[in-house]
Amino acid sequence: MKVDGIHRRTIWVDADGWSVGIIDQTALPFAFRTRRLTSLEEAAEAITSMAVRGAPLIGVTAAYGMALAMREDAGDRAVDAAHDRLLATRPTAVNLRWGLARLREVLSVTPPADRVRRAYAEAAAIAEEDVEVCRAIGRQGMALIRGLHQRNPHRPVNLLTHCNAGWLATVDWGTATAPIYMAHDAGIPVHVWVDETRPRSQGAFLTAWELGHHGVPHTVVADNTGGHLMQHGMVDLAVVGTDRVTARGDVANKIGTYLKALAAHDNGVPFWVALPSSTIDWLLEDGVHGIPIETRGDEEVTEITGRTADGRIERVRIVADGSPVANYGFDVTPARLVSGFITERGLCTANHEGLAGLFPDHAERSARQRAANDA
Ligand SMILES: CSC[C@@H](O)[C@@H](O)C(=O)COP(=O)(O)O
Repeated sequence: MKVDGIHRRTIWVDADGWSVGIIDQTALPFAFRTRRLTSLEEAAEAITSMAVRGAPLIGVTAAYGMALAMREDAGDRAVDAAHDRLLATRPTAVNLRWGLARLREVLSVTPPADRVRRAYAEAAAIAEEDVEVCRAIGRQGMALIRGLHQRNPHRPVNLLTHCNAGWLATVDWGTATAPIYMAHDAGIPVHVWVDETRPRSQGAFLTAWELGHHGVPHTVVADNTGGHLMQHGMVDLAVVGTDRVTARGDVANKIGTYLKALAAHDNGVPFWVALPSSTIDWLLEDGVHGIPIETRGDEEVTEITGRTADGRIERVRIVADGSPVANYGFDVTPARLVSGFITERGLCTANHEGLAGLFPDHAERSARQRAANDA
């Protein structure tokens, strides 16, 4: 997508041909900064510190992290060590495991002397695929928005989204935002309610920044506003991204998503989840009990970053001194609350039949793997 007229992706190989460029998302929306990753450790740190974040982008960054690791040491043990180091960076987004498994598989059949070249090629392929997959999600999801517009052509389609499942969370386009960008570009009037998404404010900081740069009408709301908006007919469609979808359709996403799904269910508002197939964990059924939920540092809850009137970026405490806090990064929305999935291969119901119908190849492979694991 464009930033100040320049087409940008969230990750790229620099002009030197090997170092990896990223947008430092911890600086947004107050500054647009890029960073250069030159080692396995820097790639791992970028994921942990959330300089890069969002399930698909985490997977791509980890793939490039493997390539950087191969420059340091391309031996068999180094492949496993780099894989394990990167896998430990964040627990919930399954795209991380997916991207790393893909790199490890390719490297295991590549002689050490050729591993650097092969790792960069595979990471680049994953990045390109991500762009195409998100573009396809956009086309599929735009049909939903168009349908809503045709039903009520005299006002904008009101959408609600949580966290940032935008182009910053992928390589380009985003998942939940791709249909929104495409609908907007096609002249369908849309308006997006953007949940601020505390504690890290990905909605207020990132989604609002993205939508603003693309000229998409939007309004930032405090996290607990969605129920009220839905009760009053002010949301036509809730659409979110996800960090992991189980084989039966349970959805892990940023903390607070479950409450939005409950409110949508109670008010008959369609609640759709946009995802690339790399986000499906075919080995897991029960997401509520099976998906590891990341917990993060207290300071994300006790403090917030902002810009002062005279332009200084400051971090201030917003919680009473001494109060204990808890910081769960994600929650799981049971499949029964999800109206459907928007994937690169089409729309489907949020259950095993829906997913396996669109991705029979993946479903069969994982059934075989599960049987082997059980044996
Ligand atoms: C296309 S991104 C989908 C999800 O990864 C997104 O909604 C989300 O929860 C991101 O969490 P984050 O903690 O910012 O990495």
